[in-house]
Amino acid sequence: MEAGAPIGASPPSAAIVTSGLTKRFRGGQVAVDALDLTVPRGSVFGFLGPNGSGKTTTIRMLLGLVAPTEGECSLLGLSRAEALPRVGALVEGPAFYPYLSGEANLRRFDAADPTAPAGTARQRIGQALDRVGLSAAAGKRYRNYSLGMRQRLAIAAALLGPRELLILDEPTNGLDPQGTREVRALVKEIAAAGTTVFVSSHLLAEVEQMCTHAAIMRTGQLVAQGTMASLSGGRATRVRIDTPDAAEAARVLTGLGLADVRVGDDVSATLEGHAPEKVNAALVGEGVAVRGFAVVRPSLEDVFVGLTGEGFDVDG
Ligand SMILES: Nc1ncnc2c1ncn2[C@@H]1O[C@H](COP(=O)(O)OP(=O)(O)OP(=O)(O)O)[C@@H](O)[C@H]1O
Repeated sequence: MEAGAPIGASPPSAAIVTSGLTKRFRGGQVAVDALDLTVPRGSVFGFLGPNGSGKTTTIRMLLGLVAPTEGECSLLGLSRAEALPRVGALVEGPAFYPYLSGEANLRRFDAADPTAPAGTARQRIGQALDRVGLSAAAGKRYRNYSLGMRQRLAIAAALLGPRELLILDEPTNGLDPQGTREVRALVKEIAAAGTTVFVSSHLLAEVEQMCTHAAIMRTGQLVAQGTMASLSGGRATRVRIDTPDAAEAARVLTGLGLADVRVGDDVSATLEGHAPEKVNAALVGEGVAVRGFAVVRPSLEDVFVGLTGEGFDVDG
């Protein structure tokens, strides 16, 4: 696990690099504090932090919507002017007209973009609707869309034109469970088709489900970043056994060489590289009645709590 990316390094494979990126608001509040972030191309990168930890401010700096107080950021290794046409973004949902159809709303959006050639508008809009799965509902009025459809249309607006990078600020915020599922599935599809996705969230579980990489923010500072595996790699995978024969189970686990054997409501230990199926077979072979057997991988929440000594204010 790395606490920060090397400053100044800008590998060609990075979709986003920030170096010392800082925003101090008038009044002195530091919303983002010397952020060094490296987002690899091809990743679904979860930008995770409790409310108020500086995620939106960072995204606004990336997009040039607010100027950094100090530091730098680059998108796709290009100048901002070159990069922005290749970057789709959803920050504060776009305002759609309720009485217009999804397609007509996208037409208005597309027409407002001076870099989008008018001759190919129909094709662009069709493709964007197709990518978010709204082709069949293209003619339906926006006000009759479900919450999930509304958010998918907002993502379609960010996908007008070929995008190498998609930046989404809390795209599931305010959605119902069905809409949340739709948006999470869509993010995965977009990434599978080759677009790097940078997605902010205050929900640990969401980032765990959706992302290949994550950065964890706390009060404007980067706590950790890396692949999901590297983030949780510092903490061991445990087995958890539900059994009435706790003492015997603990003895077998210790005999196998598992470490940190604990007996409580259940019996648990760190796997230390043992295959779980072999551990289970050994327990059963020794006559332990195994009612339940679980392999517990460390969650991002464990990582966050381990690093900061704090929990999240909101959990998914
Ligand atoms: N324009 C501003 N002026 C002063 N302070 C601001 C401004 N915008 C944000 N802040 C403060 O900066 C801090 C970081 O806010 P930011 O919106 O970036 O966090 P966030 O992680 O995106 O949280 P949320 O999910 O609640 O938007 C907060 O304490 C916020 O109050």
